[in-house]
Amino acid sequence: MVQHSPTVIVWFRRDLRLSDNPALLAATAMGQVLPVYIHENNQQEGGGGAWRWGLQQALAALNADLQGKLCCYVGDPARLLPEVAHAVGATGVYWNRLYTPQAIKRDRAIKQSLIERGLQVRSFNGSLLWEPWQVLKADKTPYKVFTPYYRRGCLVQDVPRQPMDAPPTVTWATLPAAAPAPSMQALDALLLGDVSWHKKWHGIWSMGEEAAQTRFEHFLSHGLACYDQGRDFPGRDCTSRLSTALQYGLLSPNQVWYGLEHAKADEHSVDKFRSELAWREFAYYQLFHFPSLPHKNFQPKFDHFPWLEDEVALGRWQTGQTGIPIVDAGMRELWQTGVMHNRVRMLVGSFLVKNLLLDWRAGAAWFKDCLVDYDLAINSASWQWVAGCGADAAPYFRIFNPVTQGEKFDRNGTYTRRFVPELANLPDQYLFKPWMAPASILRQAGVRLGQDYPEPLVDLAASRAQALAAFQALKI
Ligand SMILES: Cc1cc2nc3c(=O)[nH]c(=O)nc-3n(C[C@H](O)[C@H](O)[C@H](O)COP(=O)(O)OP(=O)(O)OC[C@H]3O[C@@H](n4cnc5c(N)ncnc54)[C@H](O)[C@@H]3O)c2cc1C
Repeated sequence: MVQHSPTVIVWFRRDLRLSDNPALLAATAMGQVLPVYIHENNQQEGGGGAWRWGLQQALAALNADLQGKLCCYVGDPARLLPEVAHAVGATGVYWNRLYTPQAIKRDRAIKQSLIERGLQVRSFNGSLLWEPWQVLKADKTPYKVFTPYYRRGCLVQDVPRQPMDAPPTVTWATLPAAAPAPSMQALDALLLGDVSWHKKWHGIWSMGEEAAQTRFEHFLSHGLACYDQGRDFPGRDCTSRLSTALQYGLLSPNQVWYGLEHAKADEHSVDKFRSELAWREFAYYQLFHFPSLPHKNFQPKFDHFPWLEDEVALGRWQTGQTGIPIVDAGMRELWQTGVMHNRVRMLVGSFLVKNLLLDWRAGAAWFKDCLVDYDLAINSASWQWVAGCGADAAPYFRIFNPVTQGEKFDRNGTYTRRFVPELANLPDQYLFKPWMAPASILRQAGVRLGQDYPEPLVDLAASRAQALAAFQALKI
C-alpha cells in the first residue's frame, strides 16, 4: 500500500509570498501542502476598487510563483475550509494571523470548528514585528502614546524574529475532483469588475514578491540614505514605496527590518525608517486594543464636534478641485496612481477636517475607495491622528497651512506642477497661492482663475479661525 505523507492546507491571506512565510514553512515540514486563498464576498475590512485591483495582481503573481497551484475560491471560509480539508484528506490547516476585529472573530470561530473536526490548526505571526498583546505598560494596560509604546514597550521586548528563507522544496498536494472547484477566473471577475480604469496603472505598479524585493533593494541603494532629511518632500524619491507590498504581504516587516542592516546609510535614516515601521505596528496595536477605531473618535470629547455636511465641498476635495494647489495635487496623485505621499496625506487630511470642517470619516472612506495600499488599521489611526481625536494625535489646534507647507516641502514645485499641470507656468512665488498672483502674471502663465483652475474653495485664514472657534467651544 502506498503511504502518503500528511497534507496541510496553507490558507493565504495578507501574506502573499513564499519567503518568510511561517505558516508555509511549518506546513512544508509536515508533508504535502495545499495552498488556498478564499475571498469573502461580504468582507468589509478590505479596501475599494484600487485595493481589489492590487489584490488581484498580487494573487496572480503568487499563483505564478506557485506554478498555477493556488486554489482560489470566492465564498465563506467557514464552509469552504472544512470541505476542502475533507476532500483532500488534510490533517491540518495553517495560516498567518490577521489582527482586524472582524478577522479575529471569524478566525476564532473557524479554528474552533476545524479542531472539532479533528484537524490540527496552527496560526503564526507573519505580518507584525511585535504581537499587540505582548506590549503592555507596567499596569498591563495598552500604551496610548507612540514614543513610550515603541521605545519602552517594543524595543525592550525580544528582538523581532529573523526572516526565514522560502522552503527549498515543497511537495504540493493535488486537489481531487470531489473537492469544491477553485476558480481564479471567478475571483478575478469579482476583484476587477467590468471596468477597465485600472489599465492606466499597469506601467506604474508591478505587484508580486519579486517586484517587492526589487523595490526594497532600490530603496536601500537609492532612497534610504536621504530618508531622514528627504522623506517629507513629495517631489523626491526618498521614501520606500513599500506600503502596498506590506499591505498584501509581498514582503514581511521582518524582512524590511533586518534588510536595513546591510544598507549603506547613516543611523539617523535607519532609525527614522524603523520608527515608521513602528508607526505601522502602533496602528495595528491600536486597532487590536480599541476595535472601534475605524468608526468612533478615540477621544469621546470629539463626539460633539459640529462637523458640516457639504457634499459640494467634499466632491471638490475628492476630485482635486479645491483651488488650493498642493491639496489638489495630492488628491489627483491619489486618483491617478492609487497612493499619495505621506506629507501630502497629512495636508489634505488637515484641509478636509480643519478648513472644510468635514468629518474625518468622510476622508477615511474616500481613501478606502482609492488607495492601493489601503489598510484598515493604518488608515483609521492616521485619520484620527490628523483630525486630532486619535490616540497620541496631532493637537487639534495644529492646523497645517497648505501654502507654507507647499513652499517648504515642494520648494521648486516639481510635485505640484506634475499633478496640477494647468499651473505649470506660474512662477514658484505664486504656485501655492495663485489667487495672490497679479493679473499680468496669471495671464503670462495662461491661467484664468475660475476657468482653467478653481478659485479657492475657502479662505484659509477665515476657515482656520472658524475651526479653532468650534474646537474651543468643545472646551477641550
Ligand atoms: C490620512 C492618512 C491615511 C493613511 N492611510 C494609509 C493606509 O491606508 N495604508 C498605509 O499603508 N499607510 C497609510 N498612511 C501612512 C503613510 O502615508 C503611508 O504608509 C506612506 O505614505 C507609504 O509610503 P512609503 O511606503 O513610501 O512610506 P515610507 O516612508 O517608506 O515608510 C515605510 C513604511 O512604514 C509604514 N509607515 C510610514 N508612515 C506611516 C504612518 N504615518 N503610519 C503608519 N505606518 C506608516 C508604511 O508601512 C510604509 O510603507 C496614511 C497616512 C495618513 C496621514
